[in-house]
Amino acid sequence: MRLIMAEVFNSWQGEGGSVEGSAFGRRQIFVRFAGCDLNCAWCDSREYIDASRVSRWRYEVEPFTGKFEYKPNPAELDEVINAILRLDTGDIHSISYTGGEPTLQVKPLKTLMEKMKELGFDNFLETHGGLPELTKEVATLVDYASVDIKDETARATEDWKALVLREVESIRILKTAGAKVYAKLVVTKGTKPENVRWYAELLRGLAPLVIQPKEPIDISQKELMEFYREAAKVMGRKNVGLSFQVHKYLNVL
Ligand SMILES: C[S@@+](CC[C@H](N)C(=O)[O-])C[C@H]1O[C@@H](n2cnc3c(N)ncnc32)[C@H](O)[C@@H]1O
Ligand SMILES: Nc1nc2[nH]cc(C(=O)O)c2c(=O)[nH]1
Ligand code: SF4
Ligand SMILES: [Mg+2]
Repeated sequence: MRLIMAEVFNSWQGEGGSVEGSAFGRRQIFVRFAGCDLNCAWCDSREYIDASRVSRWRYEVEPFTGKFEYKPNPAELDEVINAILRLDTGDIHSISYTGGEPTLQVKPLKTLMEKMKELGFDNFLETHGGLPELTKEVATLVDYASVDIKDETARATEDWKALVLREVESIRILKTAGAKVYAKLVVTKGTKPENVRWYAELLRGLAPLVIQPKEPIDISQKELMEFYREAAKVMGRKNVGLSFQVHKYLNVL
C-alpha cells in the first residue's frame, strides 16, 4: 500500500496545553502526511500542502539529531512503519498522525493505525476535522484527537462557517467512538469575539477548547484573555485552556 508522505520524526507534543485529551509534553513519534485540501493563511506546513510537489519524504535517523534520510514518494507503508519503529525510544506516549491533512489518505492511515495499535501504541490524530465521513472511517482506532476549529481569519476555505460545522461533526464522531477529543482554535488579532462565542456554543458539553495564538504571535495577552473569557462564559471555566506551540520556542521539531 502506498502513500504520499512528508516526514517521520520523534519529538514531544508541543501543543494542546492542559485540557482533557491533550498530550502536551508527552513523547510522540510524528507521522506527517503530505497533501491538504485547505489553505490556512498561517499554515506552518505549507510546503506539504500540494502533495504533487512533495517528491520525497524524510525520516529522522535518530531523535533530536535533525539528521534525516530521504526516500522518494510515494512511500510504501512498510517503509513508514520501519521508520516509526526505528525511532521508538521506549517512552512513546502515542503516535501523532498529522500533515498536511492525514484523513485525506484514509486507507493507508487506517492500515497504519491498525498496525500501530497491534504493536501496542496509542493513536493521536491531529486533523482539521473538515472531512467527517473520512474521520468516521478511523474513529474507532483513535485514542486521542486534536480537531482544529478554523477561525474566519484562517481563510482556510470559501465557506468557512460550513467548515466549522463539519469540524464539530468530526468531534462528535470521535467522541462517540470513545476517543479523548479537544478542539483547537488558532486566533489572530483579527479574530472576532462574536465568532468565538459561536464556536463555544457549538462545543458546549461536547469537548474542551484550547485557544492557540497564531505563530508568530500578533495578538496581545489582553485580546487573548478576552477570547478565553468569552469561551469560558459559554463552555464553563474548566473547559477552556491556552495552547502555545512550545516546540517552536525550544527549537525542536
Ligand atoms: C499543520 S496542521 C496539520 C494537521 C491538520 N491539517 C490541521 O490543520 O489541524 C497541525 C497543527 O498546527 C497548527 N498550526 C499550523 N500553523 C500554525 C501557526 N502558524 N500558528 C499556530 N498554529 C499553527 C494547526 O492549527 C494544527 O492544529
Ligand atoms: N513538537 C511538535 N508538536 C506538534 N503538535 C502538533 C504538530 C503538528 O505539526 O501537527 C507538532 C509538531 O510539528 N511538532
Ligand atoms: S488544514 Fe492544517 S495542513 Fe492544511 S493548510 Fe490548514 S493548518 Fe495547514
Ligand atoms: Mg507542526
